[in-house]
Amino acid sequence: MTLLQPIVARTTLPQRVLLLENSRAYTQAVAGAIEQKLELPVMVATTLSEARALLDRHDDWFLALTGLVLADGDRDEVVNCLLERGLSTVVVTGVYDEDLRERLLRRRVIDFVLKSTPGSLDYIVWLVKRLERNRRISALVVDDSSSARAHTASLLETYGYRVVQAEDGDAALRLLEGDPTIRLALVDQEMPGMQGVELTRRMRGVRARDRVAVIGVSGREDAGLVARFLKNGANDFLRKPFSREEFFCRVSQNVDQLELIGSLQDLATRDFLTGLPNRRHFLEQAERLVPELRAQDQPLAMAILDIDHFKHINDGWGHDAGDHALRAMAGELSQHARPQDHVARFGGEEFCLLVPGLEGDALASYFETLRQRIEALRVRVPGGALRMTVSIGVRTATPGDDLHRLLGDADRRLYLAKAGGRNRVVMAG
Ligand SMILES: Nc1nc2c(ncn2[C@@H]2O[C@H](COP(=O)(O)OP(=O)(O)OP(=O)(O)O)[C@@H](O)[C@H]2O)c(=O)[nH]1
Repeated sequence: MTLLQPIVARTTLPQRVLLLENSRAYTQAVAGAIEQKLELPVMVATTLSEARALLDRHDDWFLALTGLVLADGDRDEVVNCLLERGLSTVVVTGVYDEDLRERLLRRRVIDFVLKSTPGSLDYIVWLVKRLERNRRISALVVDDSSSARAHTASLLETYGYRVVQAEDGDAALRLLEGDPTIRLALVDQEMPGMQGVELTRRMRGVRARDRVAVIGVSGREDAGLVARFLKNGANDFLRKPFSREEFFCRVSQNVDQLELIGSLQDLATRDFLTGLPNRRHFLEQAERLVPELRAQDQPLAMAILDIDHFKHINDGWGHDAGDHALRAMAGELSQHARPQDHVARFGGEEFCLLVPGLEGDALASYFETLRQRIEALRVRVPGGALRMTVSIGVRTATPGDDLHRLLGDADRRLYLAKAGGRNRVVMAG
């Protein structure tokens, strides 16, 4: 089924956050904010021995947030305990000490956050969210120097990104073409053959600015270079040498922006209740796809599906249960649809399906199976399990058909299915 690719998709990566801190008021504020805003499970320890016991008991840790003042361990013991277990660690402390901060950052502590800074709680929530999401993002590092590549890759890995590396422009383009999870690229300018600016320009032919953030990198004192990178499609520029913190801020800002654009695109193209593409998006896609598929001489079917007596479901079970039913219907449709099919919520209790490549008995069986799946569905709602049926009108495309005609005829057949007693598929008439 074709859906817009979400920037982040939840997978079964470890989710548990350890909060190691002796102040109860502070732990409550931080744990509450992370659990509410990010829906991540937080476990609190107020001493190092409690923390050790928790770490031994569970093996699905994603991150540790730790203070430095604990009753049973000094600063180094606390940090060592977490880093030795390979835990991604953020220090959150009231202790302002620049030497300590630099020493900890050199030891792969992800960040050093001062509790007393205004907005520090918001920053922590943002940081945890960023680190959680980074794990689903691939970053491409392009540099002909293997040591420079390894350095950038290790910085990115510290912040949770998956990293892929390329030693020249051609390899980078091949990787970008083959891997849709690449959302970030760090491109060095000084490379033999294709230089960074040229590579950036060619990368834009593969993936647009709102899909991959390209950051140009160079140590050259060339006043025009930044502008050349930006004019050729880079989102940003980093001058070498950069500090680890500057690197993280730049990279995060660019990935944040990409996600923001993704959310706005989602708002415009997805149905809020079910997450399916909305009517407008479906029609835009179909306007393009119908002539394309017809030109390839592929069989094509347009179907409109409408839940039967949906008003009774709302009246009998309540509007929230009706919403559950709509989501369940969307889930069933999504599972039934093949990768090449296009599903949308058309509005209310009406859905739409564009199915290429099937005809005759195979097509009839496709829709009949779908009808049966919906009929067999039990939607668990407060007070029991509700059931529903669906009527489906299908129109197969013939030469000369346009989208308007396909939709009009599918809708007319849907009406025939309703008039004929509902819970049926009508493919003719
Ligand atoms: N819960 C819920 N109900 C909705 C939503 N959108 C539309 N509806 C309801 O869907 C119902 C559609 O009712 P009708 O168009 O009369 O059709 P029906 O009851 O499904 O009957 P037939 O289509 O003739 O089988 C109305 O009661 C709407 O209020 C929604 O997002 N959530």
